[in-house]
Amino acid sequence: MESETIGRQALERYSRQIILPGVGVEKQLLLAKSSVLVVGCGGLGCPAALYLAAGGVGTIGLVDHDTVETSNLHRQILHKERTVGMPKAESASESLSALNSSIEVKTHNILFDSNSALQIISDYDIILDCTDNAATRYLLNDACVILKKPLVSGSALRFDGQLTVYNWKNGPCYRCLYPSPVPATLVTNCAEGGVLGPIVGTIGSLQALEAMKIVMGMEPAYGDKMLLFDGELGNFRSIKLRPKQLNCDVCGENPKISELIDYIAFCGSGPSDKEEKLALLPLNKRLSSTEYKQLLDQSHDHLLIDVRPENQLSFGKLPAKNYLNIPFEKLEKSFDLINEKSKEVVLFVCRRGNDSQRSVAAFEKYLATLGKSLQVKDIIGGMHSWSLEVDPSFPIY
Ligand SMILES: Nc1ncnc2c1ncn2[C@@H]1O[C@H](COP(=O)(O)OP(=O)(O)OP(=O)(O)O)[C@@H](O)[C@H]1O
Ligand SMILES: [Zn+2]
Repeated sequence: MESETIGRQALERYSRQIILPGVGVEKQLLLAKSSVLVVGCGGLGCPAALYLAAGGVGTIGLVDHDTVETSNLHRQILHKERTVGMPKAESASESLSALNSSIEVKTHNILFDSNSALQIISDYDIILDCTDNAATRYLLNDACVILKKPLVSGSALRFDGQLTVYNWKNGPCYRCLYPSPVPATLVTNCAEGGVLGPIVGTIGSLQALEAMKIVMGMEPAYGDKMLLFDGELGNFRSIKLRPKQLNCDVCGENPKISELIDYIAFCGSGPSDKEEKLALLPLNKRLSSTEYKQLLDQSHDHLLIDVRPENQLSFGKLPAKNYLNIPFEKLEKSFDLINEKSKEVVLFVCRRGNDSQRSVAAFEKYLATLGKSLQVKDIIGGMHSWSLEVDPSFPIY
């Protein structure tokens, strides 16, 4: 009898999916025997792993090298206030086991890199890319091509999301579509651009759906298509992907890549570079946040220009007497105004110290066209280092 193979408790537990036409006990058993690896326990990985666990995927692997932060909680729904500071893979594992104690959850609390990738992936049937950086995306792609595993890839930013299943049957891989990486400076991540929880929730859930269909012997919907989800307009569009490229470096006819390479060098940035740190200005054009605090304490006369977007001012402003907020995008148009209001010393600050350096360089160019010279500097590390080094009551964001 079918019920003997799965057990009464499991029959009850999964009854609502077992009664679906085309599922039945047989497919539930396939789920129980399957193993799915979720790389990245963040915005996408949390909802994806949650549905895989709830649906009875027998073995779920969780990879993440990071720890839970308070700013993760609005979207990374496996983590809790109590687990802030805990490794994400462990925090996620705790939640999954509390939801479904009958499955096995394996945690890989490590950086997924060229040394560890093949060994980890080889234990799993299907891989979910729930990461947020180019180096890991190329690494995962190449490892999945080498080991012939389907890669369910998701991404999300602001109000938008994307989803594709790479390396499915004879379909394209990630490299077929993107042979070379976009320069790191042109890539925006959630920490810079922001994202809403339900956006990653939608894409992560669809990643779980594609994985479960593959396990159950059904065709994934996005093996030869890419889903483009616009959460602001509520549109789901899909585009047909160009086929596998015969000249692809990894899955083509004469692949150049047959073993994993140095993906950080290939992409020009790594998984831990949350934000690129510019070193545009020499140190004599820069002030540390503690040096700036001293200027404030001495009531030094200067003009401070905060180039963050206006909606970030609610996180706190520096208490300068002469203060202007001019968002970086509007800076060039405001040079005349800054010149009018300028003091002998003009200082720029931003969130983390990149746009402030670009501002100094641009404003100095403008001053040169006027034949004018002022002392123009920026604050190293911006509001972030002010929070860390001077005033811990400022939120770090
Ligand atoms: N090579 C890697 N090895 C292990 N974990 C990785 C790797 N690359 C990315 N990740 C993990 O993937 C997850 C991506 O999720 P997400 O972007 O939502 O989180 P985040 O980095 O915490 O976000 P934020 O940008 O808001 O700080 C992160 O938890 C990150 O640590
Ligand atoms: Zn390819």
